[in-house]
Amino acid sequence: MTPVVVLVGPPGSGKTTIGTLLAERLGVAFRDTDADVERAAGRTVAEIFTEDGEPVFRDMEERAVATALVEHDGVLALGGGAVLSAETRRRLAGHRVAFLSVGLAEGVRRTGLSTARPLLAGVNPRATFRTLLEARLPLYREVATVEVDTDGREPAEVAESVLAGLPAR
Ligand SMILES: Nc1ncnc2c1ncn2[C@@H]1O[C@H](COP(=O)(O)OP(=O)(O)OP(=O)(O)O)[C@@H](O)[C@H]1O
Ligand SMILES: O=C(O)C1=C[C@@H](O)[C@@H](O)[C@H](O)C1
Ligand SMILES: [Mg+2]
Repeated sequence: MTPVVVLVGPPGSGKTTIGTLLAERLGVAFRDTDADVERAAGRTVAEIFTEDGEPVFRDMEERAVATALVEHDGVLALGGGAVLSAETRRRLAGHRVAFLSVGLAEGVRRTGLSTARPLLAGVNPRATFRTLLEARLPLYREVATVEVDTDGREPAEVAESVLAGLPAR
């Protein structure tokens, strides 16, 4: 089994929103590795970050991604930081991977001050988001087979572009 498409991108790029739409459009299931980690741990992502720290979360995430890549044949969204793992990037080779990109202003606006995103919950979410984008852009691009800009575009439009960027099945 292999996912129809794997979605990567920073927080607020629309992985959950676009992934849900795409799955509906294609008549397949949607799966999100953040939800997989939460189910396996019986805790929210924010609780894991607070109680055990980011490295523990990244280990759990790496395992969740590896499992989902072999188990899931629908649309798969990865956590925003999943590409930080070199092992995960290696595993993504050969998969159809769409990078949903978002600019700094729009990304910060979309994620707001939600405490559900522990990495952005600090005092200066804009600076944190900028650093995060700079560090991760090359990693998203390394794994992506298609890149779709989501800035100022409706979710339905973005979903169409992802579909158009996939090779025929
Ligand atoms: N193309 C878009 N245009 C406008 N708003 C959008 C778009 N895509 C997503 N949003 C909004 O941005 C917010 C974040 O979207 P979403 O939760 O899908 O992002 P995500 O990539 O899954 O984030 P995370 O990495 O935190 O899980 C939501 O409120 C959603 O409605
Ligand atoms: O961008 C990130 O590093 C994260 C994104 C979310 O999807 C969660 O996986 C978690 O909040 C970390
Ligand atoms: Mg999401």
